[in-house]
Amino acid sequence: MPDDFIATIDSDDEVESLGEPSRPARGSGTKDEELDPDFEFDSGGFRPEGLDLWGGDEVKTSRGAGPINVDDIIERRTGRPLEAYGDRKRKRKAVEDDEEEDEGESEDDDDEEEEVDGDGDEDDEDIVDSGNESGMEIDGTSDVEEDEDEEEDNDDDDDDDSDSEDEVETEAQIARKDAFFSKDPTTDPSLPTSFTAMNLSRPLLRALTALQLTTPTPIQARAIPLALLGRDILGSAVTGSGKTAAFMVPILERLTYRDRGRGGQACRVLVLCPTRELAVQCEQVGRALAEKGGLDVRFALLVGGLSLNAQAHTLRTLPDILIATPGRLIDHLTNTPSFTLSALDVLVIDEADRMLEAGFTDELEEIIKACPRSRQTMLFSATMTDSVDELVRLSLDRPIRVFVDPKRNTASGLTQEFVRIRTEETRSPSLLALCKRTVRERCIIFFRSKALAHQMRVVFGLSGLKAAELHGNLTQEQRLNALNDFKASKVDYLLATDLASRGLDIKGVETVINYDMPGQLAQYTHRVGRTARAGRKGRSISLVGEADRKMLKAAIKQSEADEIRHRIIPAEAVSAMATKLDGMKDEIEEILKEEREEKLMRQADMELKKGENMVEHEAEIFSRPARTWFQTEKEKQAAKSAGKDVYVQSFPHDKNNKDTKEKEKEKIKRGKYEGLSRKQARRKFAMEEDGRDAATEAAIRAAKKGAKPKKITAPLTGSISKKGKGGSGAGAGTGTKLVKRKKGSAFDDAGPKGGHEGMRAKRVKVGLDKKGKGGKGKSQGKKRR
Ligand SMILES: Nc1ncnc2c1ncn2[C@@H]1O[C@H](COP(=O)(O)OP(=O)(O)OP(=O)(O)O)[C@@H](O)[C@H]1O
Repeated sequence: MPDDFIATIDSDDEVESLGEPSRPARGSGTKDEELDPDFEFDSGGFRPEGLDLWGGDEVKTSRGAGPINVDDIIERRTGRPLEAYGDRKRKRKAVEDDEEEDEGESEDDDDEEEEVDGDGDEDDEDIVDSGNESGMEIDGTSDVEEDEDEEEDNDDDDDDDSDSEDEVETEAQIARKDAFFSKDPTTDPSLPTSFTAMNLSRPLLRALTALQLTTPTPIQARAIPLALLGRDILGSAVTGSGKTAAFMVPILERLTYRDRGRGGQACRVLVLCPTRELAVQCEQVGRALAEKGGLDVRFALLVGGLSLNAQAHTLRTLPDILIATPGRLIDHLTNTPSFTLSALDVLVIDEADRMLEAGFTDELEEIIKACPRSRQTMLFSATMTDSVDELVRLSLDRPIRVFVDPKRNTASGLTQEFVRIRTEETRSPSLLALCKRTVRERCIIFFRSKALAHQMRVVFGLSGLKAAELHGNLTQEQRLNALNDFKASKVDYLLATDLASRGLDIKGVETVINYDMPGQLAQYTHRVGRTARAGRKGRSISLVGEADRKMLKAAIKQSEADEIRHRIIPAEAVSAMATKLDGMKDEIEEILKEEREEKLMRQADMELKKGENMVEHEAEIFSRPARTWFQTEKEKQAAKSAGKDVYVQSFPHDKNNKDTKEKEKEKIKRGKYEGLSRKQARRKFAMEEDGRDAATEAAIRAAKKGAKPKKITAPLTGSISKKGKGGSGAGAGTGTKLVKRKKGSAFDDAGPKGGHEGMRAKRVKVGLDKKGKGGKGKSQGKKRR
């Protein structure tokens, strides 16, 4: 039995920090197949520090040599091309057909296929699939079964670490929530059963039909009417249930009636997403609806990887909808002189629970500060929190919880299978056995780290399995290629970190495998939610080791018993695979070494090219203003490691999981910026570190002020600005969200108390009603209960 060499990658200290690592100095974004084929990623002139030896952003793309493809190295060394399962099948069929015609023997070809596929014993029937009505039972008699009993008996007192999801709310918490949230008026049975019943405009109805979205999903039926009324919403429904359209449709509908006159043009909507891929996907949905409906709505995608200059240029044209990841958005807020969010009417935070986690906290705070208080805010996630403590930072105004079937956490078409991993050494052979024998295509496999995903890619390649990897250590081009190849079935497996766990809507994913269980139930829910989407069927298979027992229990607890299966991979298949893997060890080392060397060479080439560019374009490069960031480098690192810690904590057995004391030690002091407000600190930092003088600062401020669009919000009479910054609209909110009212937005349909549920949203002319003067517009400011 070999060591679990997958687990021996000690150098893997780069546990994937979830979500968007976008910082001004990083490059890239992505798109998928259906997107604009001209979409081009660009480093934006910045490169990260440090050298990544096997997939870092250093190996840049469009201008230099393409990224290194480890499959090429494998093919060169093995002398055998890697082919996707579908291609292999097609070829085999063609050969068989030929042979049938020739009435020849087929043995040779079968042998060939067996050789490519490994053992030649692949046979689905060998897999024992023990559906177990009573729930999860691993190997019939195991501890897990006992745990189940414990749970049923409520005798689980060793579980001091029970998930917060299971915590019983205190009366005080319930009372706080009652005070914070508005009652959901859509719980009555009169929900719209069609988009037409929502009184959407004809172009939008046309668009929905063209995209074959004929009947609203439950979250759409409940959220769209409320969103049209301008209410703040906290939306939650299972993965793949159409949450994107639930916010995109009302946004587009409301934009249809905006003012297009002079001063009416402004960035009115911001959709924040935690990852670039998700932002791109979200933009696609919006664009598709707008295009099919012939709507005159302009989008801007603000993610790392797109040229900063191109984005800045687009921003100057005041696009209606911004779809952004936090890092790149803040970069523009800080460095693009004329860009502000002061005219924002709607803020959507997709995967909002993720965005409220450590790692995004400072960025989110910075963005919220830049948005007017009078905006409408909508938060969506399949695992949405309604913890007031977390939400209070977002300055919501009597939000309505729209939680569809809160008891159901996973899609109804999902079957969840669990494989018991008795010793860690059998984990990778089990995965390989599973993929060689049963799961042959359309499968996403999640790993806890980038290095694991990469090393397994080499293992898969050597085993004749065609895989792509998707994680944050890749260039954007590699990320993009991976997604596209997987979508096009050019590869059978997508080996991913949690970067891909949220939101990605890839059609036809049949299986999700968890190589290891994530430590947070929400992560598990999102991972397995990449399959069984939009009413389709799908299967997840999780490899469960001893350390994953708690998560196993939580996953079972949140699921219906008939969705749970226990899968047994025959021991002989696992041990055959283990022997095989043992034999591959040296080859794996060699391949990784070759890859490292090739990268170093390309790195050297790039440095050379960079030097030449510096000489050639010195004047231009030095004439550009230095970009600034709202945090100091230390603060940035602290935020990054906080985000990472959230993730690493997920893996109790992970050696990267530092204990609290150590983490305390690592806390960064803010030093010379201590005591300053964030704004002051940011300015000081910008001026000190980037050599901006006071005149430049003043020019930027003046430019921003001058470029501010005319206000589209109307102050509510009697509204009190607790923060004392009233007047500008942006700051005129209330510090105490529960009692005081925000100013209304002309974007909202007013109507007494924001209208009634089921009531048609009145059409609003955005921008006509300025400074509360009413005028022709129907808009009378956003009134709230
Ligand atoms: N009304 C509808 N009818 C049929 N299909 C729909 C409808 N609305 C959305 N879909 C489809 O459902 C799929 C999933 O939608 P979407 O990605 O918005 O889900 P989600 O709820 O945001 O998932 P996740 O929680 O994973 O982010 C998409 O392919 C979308 O086209």
